[in-house]
Amino acid sequence: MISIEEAQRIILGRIDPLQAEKVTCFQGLNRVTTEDHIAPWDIPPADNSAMDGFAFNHAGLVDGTLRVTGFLPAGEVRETPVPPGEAIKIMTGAPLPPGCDSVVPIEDVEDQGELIRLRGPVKAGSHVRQRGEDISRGQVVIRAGSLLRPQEIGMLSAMGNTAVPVHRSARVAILSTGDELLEPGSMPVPGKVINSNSYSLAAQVLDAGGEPRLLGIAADNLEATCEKIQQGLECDLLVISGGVSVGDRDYVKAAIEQLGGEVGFWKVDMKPGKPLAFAMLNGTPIFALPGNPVAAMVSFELFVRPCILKAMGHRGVFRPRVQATLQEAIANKGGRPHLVRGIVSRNGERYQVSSTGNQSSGRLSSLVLGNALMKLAPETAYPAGSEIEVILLDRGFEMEEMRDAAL
Ligand SMILES: Nc1nc2c(c(=O)[nH]1)N[C@H]1C(S)=C(S)[C@@H](COP(=O)(O)OP(=O)(O)OC[C@H]3O[C@@H](n4cnc5c(N)ncnc54)[C@H](O)[C@@H]3O)O[C@H]1N2
Ligand code: MOO
Repeated sequence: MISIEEAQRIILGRIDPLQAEKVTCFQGLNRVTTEDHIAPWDIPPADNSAMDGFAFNHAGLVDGTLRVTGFLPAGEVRETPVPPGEAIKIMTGAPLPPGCDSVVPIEDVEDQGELIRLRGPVKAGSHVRQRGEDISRGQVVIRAGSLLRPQEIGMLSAMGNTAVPVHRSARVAILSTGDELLEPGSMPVPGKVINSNSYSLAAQVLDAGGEPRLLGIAADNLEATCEKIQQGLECDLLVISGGVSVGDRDYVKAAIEQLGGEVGFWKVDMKPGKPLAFAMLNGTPIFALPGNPVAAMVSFELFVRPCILKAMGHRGVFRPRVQATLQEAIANKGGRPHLVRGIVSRNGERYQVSSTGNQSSGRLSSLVLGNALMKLAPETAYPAGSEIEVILLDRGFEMEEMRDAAL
């Protein structure tokens, strides 16, 4: 059986970044750009006023008074020079006219109609934003491989772009298997189980930035499983849940092999999620995840999510890990590394973690309660107070809550 890290290495080695597509800048949010973006012009394009005030020539100041001879709003340009000793009223963002090098804000002058007096000393160059001080023409402002956040979208727009090349988003087919499954909306029936995996996995795909395509449920027989798998090959990745163990009706591995797929491995040294097959079929990576709802989600987290991120051009593909202080004694009596669902919170500058209780891999509530995975080494006891490494599944617990009782 191979380790989690070895399985991740093998799988990621089979994933290539998807080709580029052009999307509107706005739709580029949270995607990775495939090109360097070079500034086509200086921003700002000219020296301009940072304040609503008066623009003047500093060297021409005599006794702190200036004669106001014009008005310049943002959006207009004045070409005629302003002579020394004179000022023009200027609005924030308007380009400085020739002859001016400094601005004094409105509130820092005594207004005497046509004549104004500075209330105090003003340094040469005050309140002027220099041409190109944000970015200068020819500069590489956003590098290929960068994640586009709202600030990058704003910068691309400021550089005149309406569209941006990004890695195409990964289309991920999702297939559940099992005669026991009913779709949500059905009432519970003896012997049947509601298909939750298709939806938890589809949500995990969306959360990773991919596009899920639901293939529904394959009945427990070879033909139905083969047929659904073939439909899934139209996508970039195929994720299957259930039917991957050693049961009499577990057909997933056999179906992949019948279709000519090459099964890379079939078991990973971990709990939950030991029965997990990774295969390549006609160039499409297939993940056959175990059916137990927690095992399916945890294996997606560890193996599928990093692949979606790599395919979409991300370099950071793994969740952050932090050290946390264990709040209770906990032991892994088994022989496989155990990924225990944990609840992480902040205690001042430190993280603390406790388990979500019963860790049965059918108990989806163990993930609903938690926000982290702690990886416990086989046959190891951890006393309360131990420092332990945890994988953070979300950082919502670090958000500041509203404290005002009226809100
Ligand atoms: N003799 C052995 N039996 C089992 C082993 C083993 O090594 N030897 N491994 C166990 C482990 S661990 C797991 S996990 C499961 C995985 O089995 P399968 O992948 O074949 O999954 P199923 O048998 O189809 O289902 C397991 C369980 O999960 C429920 N399930 C399945 N699909 C869904 C779905 N879409 N939504 C909600 N719940 C689902 C299913 O009803 C079963 O209860 O095998 C163990 N057995
Ligand atoms: O994958 Mo199974 O759910 O390890 O227990």
